Amino acid sequence: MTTRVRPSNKRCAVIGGSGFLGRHLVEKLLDRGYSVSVFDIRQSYELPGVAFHLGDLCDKQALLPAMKDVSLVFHCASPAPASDDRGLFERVNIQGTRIVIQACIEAGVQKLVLTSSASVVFEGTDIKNGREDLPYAKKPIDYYTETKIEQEKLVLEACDKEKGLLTVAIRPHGIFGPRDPQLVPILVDAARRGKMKFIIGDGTNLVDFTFVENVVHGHILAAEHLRPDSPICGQPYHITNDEPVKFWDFMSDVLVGLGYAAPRYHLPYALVYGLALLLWLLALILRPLVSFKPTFTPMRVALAGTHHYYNCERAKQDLGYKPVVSLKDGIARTVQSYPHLRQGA
Ligand SMILES: NC(=O)C1=CN([C@@H]2O[C@H](COP(=O)(O)OP(=O)(O)OC[C@H]3O[C@@H](n4cnc5c(N)ncnc54)[C@H](OP(=O)(O)O)[C@@H]3O)[C@@H](O)[C@H]2O)C=CC1
Ligand SMILES: CC(C)=CCC[C@@H](C)[C@H]1CC[C@H]2C3=C(CC[C@]12C)[C@@]1(C)CCC(=O)C[C@@H]1CC3
Repeated sequence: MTTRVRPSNKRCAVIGGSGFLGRHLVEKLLDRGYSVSVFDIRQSYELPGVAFHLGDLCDKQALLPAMKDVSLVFHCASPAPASDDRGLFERVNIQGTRIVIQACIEAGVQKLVLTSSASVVFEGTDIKNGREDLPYAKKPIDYYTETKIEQEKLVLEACDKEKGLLTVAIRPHGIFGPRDPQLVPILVDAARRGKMKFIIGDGTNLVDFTFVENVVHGHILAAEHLRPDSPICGQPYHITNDEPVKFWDFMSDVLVGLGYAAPRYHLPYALVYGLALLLWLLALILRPLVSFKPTFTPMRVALAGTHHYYNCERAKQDLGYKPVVSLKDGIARTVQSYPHLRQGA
C-alpha cells in the first residue's frame, strides 16, 4: 500500500512567477512563511527559498514537478495583451489552462487561484461600479480578453469539492507598480514621442488602477479563505484600489511625477476611435507586405476614453479585503521606482 504524503499548507506554486505580478506575489508569499516553486517560461530573478521550474505551461510533464507536494497553486501566467496573437492566446490561456487544471488534479493540489481580469465583462463601453454578476462580454475588445473569459470559465467550473480541487478567480484591473513592464514604459515611450499631448474625450472618465501589492493581498486572502465550506468556491472576485480615478488624472500624475508634461488638448472620442479602427484595419490588410504596430489601437482608445471601474464589495465581505496601499502612495512608490524613465535620464 502506498501512503500519500499530505502536501504542507504552506507549500505553493506560482505559475507565471517570473512576471510582474507573479514576482510580487512570490515575494509576499515568502514574507508570509510559504515555500514557493515558480513555474515560468523564463527565469527573471533569483531568491533564496524559491525553486524555479522552467517550461511551457501547455506541457503537463514539465508542470508536474513544480506541483509536487504543493497544496496551493496560483496561475498568473499569460501572454502579454500587446502580442495580439490569437493562436498564442488560445494555446496558452485556454488549452494551457486545461492542462494546468489536469496537472493540479493529478498532483493532488487542493486549491487553485487564477488571476483573471475585470476586463472579462468589458466591451469597450462604459462600466460604472460593475459587480461580479455582470455577464461576460459577448463582444470582447480583443483576443486576449476573449481567451481570459474562457480561461476563467474553465477554472471556476473545475471547482469540485468531491474531487478535492477548490478554485477561485481574482479579477484585478489596471495593475501598476514597480517593475511593471507595460503601463509606465508605454506611457513614457508615448510621451517621449510627443504623443501624450492629447486627452481623448472630455477627460472625466473614471477608471480603476490597482497597485500591485493590493492585487497580491487579494490573491493571498482568496487562497487562505478557500475551504470546502466557504462561499468563495468557484467564484470570481474584483480586486481594485477601491478609489476610481479619472483616467487622464492618473496618466498626468505619473507623467508629471517623472518630469513630463501632462496631456492638455482634447480630441473627440469618436474621431480617435474611428482613426484607430482604420489604422488597425490597414495594419491587418498590409500584414503580408509590411508589419507595423500602431500606438493607437481601438482597444487602447476604448480603455483611455470610457468609464471602467468595478465594485469590490464582494471581496470585502467574503475575503475581508481592504486595499493596503492607497492610490496616492502607490503612484508615489511607482514613480520613484523608475529613475531611468525620468525626463532627461
Ligand atoms: N497587468 C495588468 O494590468 C493585468 C494583468 N492581469 C492578469 O494578471 C496576470 C499577470 O499579468 P502580468 O504580471 O502583468 O504579466 P507578465 O507578462 O508580467 O507575467 C506573465 C508571466 O507568464 C509567463 N508566461 C507566458 N506564457 C507562458 C507559458 N506558456 N508558460 C509559462 N509561462 C508563461 C510570461 O513569460 P513571458 O514574459 O516570456 O511571456 C511572464 O513571465 C495575467 O494572467 C494577466 O492576464 C489581469 C488584469 C490586469
Ligand atoms: C485600467 C487599465 C485597464 C489600464 C490599461 C493600461 C494600458 C492599456 C494603458 C497604459 C498606458 C496607456 C496609454 C494609452 C492607452 C491605454 C494604455 C496603453 C494610449 C495609447 C492612449 C492614446 C494616447 O493618447 C496615448 C496613450 C499612451 C498610454
